Amino acid sequence: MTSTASAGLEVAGLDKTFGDLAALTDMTFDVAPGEVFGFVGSNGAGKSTTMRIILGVLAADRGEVRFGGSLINSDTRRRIGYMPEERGLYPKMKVGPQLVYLARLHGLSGSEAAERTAYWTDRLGIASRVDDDVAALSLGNQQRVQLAAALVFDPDLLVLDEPFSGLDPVAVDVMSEVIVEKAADGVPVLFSSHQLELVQRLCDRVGIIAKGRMRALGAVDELRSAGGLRLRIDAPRAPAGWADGIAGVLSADYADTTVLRVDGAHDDQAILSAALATGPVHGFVSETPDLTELFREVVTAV
Ligand SMILES: Nc1ncnc2c1ncn2[C@@H]1O[C@H](COP(=O)(O)OP(=O)(O)OP(=O)(O)O)[C@@H](O)[C@H]1O
Repeated sequence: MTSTASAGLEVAGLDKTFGDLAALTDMTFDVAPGEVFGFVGSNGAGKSTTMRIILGVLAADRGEVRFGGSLINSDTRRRIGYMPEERGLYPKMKVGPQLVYLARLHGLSGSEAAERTAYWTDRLGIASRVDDDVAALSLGNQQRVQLAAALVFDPDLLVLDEPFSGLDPVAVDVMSEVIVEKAADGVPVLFSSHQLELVQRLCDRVGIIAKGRMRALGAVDELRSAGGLRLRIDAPRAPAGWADGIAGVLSADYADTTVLRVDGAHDDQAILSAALATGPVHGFVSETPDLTELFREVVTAV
């Protein structure tokens, strides 16, 4: 089944308060068809609240959610594959019948539901468990069933709340593969995660949220370059302050190795010469901050 969405997911200006707590303020982003969007933020930042509003589990105080160019409604929501953070399976129901039931609830015929259940349980490595109650499975395998439940009706949009938490490395690989594959089919994929190296690897764009607001949004590489270039220099005999005043050096951290924040016009050879003038240089590496460092900067700045 192919996606019918002509435009992706648009989240515009969501506000949500719980009593005195502003859980979301003007939350705005979009996820294009075929795009993988990573939603990252500290505990309590507002990721699950945003996802619940997209799914209609919670109502926003202000703002709107569109999918395929129209305001999202109960029909379009039926086409969303959702993996809720609190998970949502029937523990006392067997894996296979449960998946068939959920697929039928999302509009598949009996034979389609059986066929898609067979496909996804096989693909996710739980085919031998279809006759077991969900509650009898390990937490990681329950999570695979939860992913199967989100995928079994060939959704037009995927919203996955911390899909990687608690998975073993093999299951992480399968989950990653599935996310990339669904996006390649044109499905917009929104997922939240605290595993930033996975987010960096899988996502076309990321949104970093803190205290209910979007604080940084863009392609990982763009955000990394905007985070500034740095030079890490291992010059053990260099005294503190050796790079102060060199053109293009914005700031310096003189610890065991020297880390210089530099601008785009810096002359790395001039900096290297200055380092060599202090004694031997064992390392001279240009770096951009990774997503984990960016995340720390964004979150500690609020
Ligand atoms: N039903 C609710 N009633 C009251 N407060 C709530 C409710 N749901 C969420 N909150 C609060 O709203 C804030 C945002 O929570 P949310 O679960 O969206 O964060 P999150 O980014 O998903 O965090 P985590 O990474 O820990 O899952 C938190 O302070 C949370 O305590």
